Amino acid sequence: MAEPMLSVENLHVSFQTKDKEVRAVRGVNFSLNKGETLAIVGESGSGKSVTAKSIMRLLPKHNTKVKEGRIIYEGRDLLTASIRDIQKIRGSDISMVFQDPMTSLNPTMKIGKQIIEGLKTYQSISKQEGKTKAAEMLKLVGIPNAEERLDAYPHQFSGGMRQRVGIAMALACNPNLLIADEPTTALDVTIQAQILELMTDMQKKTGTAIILITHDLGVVANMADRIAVMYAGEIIEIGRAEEIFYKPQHPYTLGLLQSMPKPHTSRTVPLIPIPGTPPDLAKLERGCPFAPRCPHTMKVCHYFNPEMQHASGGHSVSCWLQDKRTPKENLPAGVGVV
Ligand SMILES: Nc1ncnc2c1ncn2[C@@H]1O[C@H](COP(=O)(O)OP(=O)(O)OP(=O)(O)O)[C@@H](O)[C@H]1O
Repeated sequence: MAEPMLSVENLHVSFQTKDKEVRAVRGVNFSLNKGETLAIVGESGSGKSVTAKSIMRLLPKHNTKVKEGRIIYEGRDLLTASIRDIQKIRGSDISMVFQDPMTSLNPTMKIGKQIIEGLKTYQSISKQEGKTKAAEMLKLVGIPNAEERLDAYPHQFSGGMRQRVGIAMALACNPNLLIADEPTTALDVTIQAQILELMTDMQKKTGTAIILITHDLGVVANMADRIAVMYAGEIIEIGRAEEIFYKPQHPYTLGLLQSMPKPHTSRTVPLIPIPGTPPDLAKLERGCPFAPRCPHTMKVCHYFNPEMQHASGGHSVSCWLQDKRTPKENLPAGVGVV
C-alpha cells in the first residue's frame, strides 16, 4: 500500500502556565492519504486545534512543549524541520483556513494584493499574471464581479464571502493539504452548507486532502471519508464516516450522535446532551478520562485508561467495553462490537 501523505505519530503537546501543565494532546495517532478528507470532531477543549496547529508549527513558542511524537509529511518530520523549510511548506504544500478569516487576512490591504502576494511567495509571476490568477481564484470560489472585487478590503465582504476569500487564498498555491479549523462555525446554516459544498467542489478539482476540524458531527456527514473523535486530548475512536455514524463503538461517540439534530427525522425526537463537562487537562485523574461522564462504566474504567483496539478496516476505539474480556451483554444499545 502507498505511504500516507501525512502521519501523526504519538503526538504529545503540553502548555506550561504559571502553576500548571495543560496536557492538551496526549498520544494522538492518525494518517491521511492524498485527496482524502479526515474530520476531527469533539467538544470544545478536546485538543483539535492544538493538533492542527502542531502540524503547521503555529503554536506559541514561549509556553508550548511538544513532549513526544513525529509528524511525517512526505517523508520529513515537520516537528524537527527548520523554520525555513516550514515556511516553504506553509502555503505551498499545506495551508490553513480558520474560523475567523479576519485572523488570516490583513484588514489594511486590498484582497487582490493579498492573494497576489501569497502567490508571489512561491511562484515567479508577473503583476498581470498574478492579477489574472487572483481574479480566477475569486471566481472559482463564487465571488461575483471578481475583477472589481480585487480592489475591495476585507471589511467590505460579508462573513460568508470573507470565508470564501480565505479559502481562495488557501487554495491559490494548490496545496496538497488544506486544514480547515471550524471554517463555518461563525456562519449561518445556509452559508455553512455553501462553504462546505465549495470546499468539496474545490477538492474534486484540485485533489487536495482536507483535515476538517469541527465540534459539530452534523457538518461532516456529507464530506468526511474518515472521522477521528477526540476527547480530553486523545483520539478515542477513528474510522470511516459510515462506521462512526452507523456503528459507533465508544459511548462518547454515541453521545455526540445522540446530541446532534438529525436532518430527516421528526422534530419530536428528543436530543440527549452528554451529561457533565470534559475534565481539566491540568488535573487528569487516573483511568479513562470519559469515565466520570460515562453511563456505562465498569470498575476498571476508573483505574486504567484503555489502549486503542484496532478492528478491521481501520476502525479503532479505546474503550474497556470493547475489551475481549468484557462480556458483550455489557455493551449499551447503539454501541457496536469491535
Ligand atoms: N496557547 C495556549 N496556552 C495554554 N493552553 C492552551 C493554549 N492553546 C490551547 N490551550 C488549551 O489546550 C486545550 C485544547 O485546546 P484546543 O484549542 O485544541 O481545543 P479544541 O478542541 O480545538 O476546542 P475549540 O473548539 O474550543 O477550539 C484546552 O484546554 C485549551 O485551553
